[in-house]
Amino acid sequence: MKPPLAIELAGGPLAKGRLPAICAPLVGGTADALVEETAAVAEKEPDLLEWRVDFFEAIADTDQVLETAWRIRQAAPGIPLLFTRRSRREGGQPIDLAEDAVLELYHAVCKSGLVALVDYEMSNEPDHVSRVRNLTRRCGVKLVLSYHNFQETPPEAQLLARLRQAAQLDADVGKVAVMPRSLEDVLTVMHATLKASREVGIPVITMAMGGWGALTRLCGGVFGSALTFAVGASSSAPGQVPIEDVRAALALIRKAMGES
Ligand SMILES: O=C1C[C@@](O)(C(=O)O)C[C@@H](O)[C@@H]1O
Repeated sequence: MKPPLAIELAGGPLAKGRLPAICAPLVGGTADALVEETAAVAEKEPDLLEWRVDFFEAIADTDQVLETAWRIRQAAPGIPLLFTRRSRREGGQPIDLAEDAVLELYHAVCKSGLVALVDYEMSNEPDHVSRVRNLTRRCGVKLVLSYHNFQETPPEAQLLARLRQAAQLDADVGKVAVMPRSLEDVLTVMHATLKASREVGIPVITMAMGGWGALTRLCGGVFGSALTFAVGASSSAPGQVPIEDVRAALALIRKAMGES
C-alpha cells in the first residue's frame, strides 16, 4: 500500500529497499494556470506536489491563495501538498510581501488543512522560524527547514551543520540545495547526505543543482536523501529532471543494486 505521506517512510539507502519520494513543483502564476498545471502533473503520480507560491501573482491576497490551494487539491486528489514561499535571497521570485505578511499567510494556509507540509528557510529570523514551528505543530502540518545556495557548494562541515541545525530547530525534515562548481562539490553533497542521514535523526533532503547536480537528483536516495524534486510540467530550479526519467533511473539503480 502506498503510504499517505511517502516522505515519512522514505529516506533510507536504496540498498535497504527504500526509494526517495518524488516531488513535482507547481509554478503557475495564476489560479487557472496552476489548476491546469496540477492536472497535468497529477497524471504522472508524484508522491508530493510543491506549490511554489512565490510564483503566484496574487500571493498578497490570502483569500485567493486559500482558494487556489483548494483548487490544487481538487485537481490532484490524494497527493499531499508542500507549500513553499522561497525568498528572493535564497533563489525565489521577487515578491512584495514583508516577512510578517508571509507568516500570516503561512498561518492561514496551515489552519486551512489544505497543506501537509510547509517549507521555511533556516536563514529567517530565529523568532520567525520558531513562530512557524509553533503554528505548524498546532495545525498538524510538517515543517521542512531549508537552506539554498545558488552560488556555490559550501564545505561538507557547513552542509552538515545546516542539517543538524534543522534538527535542533525541531524540523520534521531538513533540506539543503546548493550549486556545484565542480564534480568534487557533487561528492561533497553526497558525502554530507550520507553522514547526515545517519546521524541527524530526521529525514534529510539534499541536492546539487545545475547539470552536474542532476546526478544527485537521481542517485541522492542511495546516500540517504528522502526526496527528489522532479519536473512534472515545469521546473522550479536548474537541473531538475523529468519525473519519467527519475523513475527510470531509480528503477535501474535499484535493479543494479540487487533490489526488486
Ligand atoms: O528547495 C527546493 C529544491 C529546489 O531548489 C531544487 O533544486 O530542486 C526546487 C525548489 O522548488 C524547492 O523548494
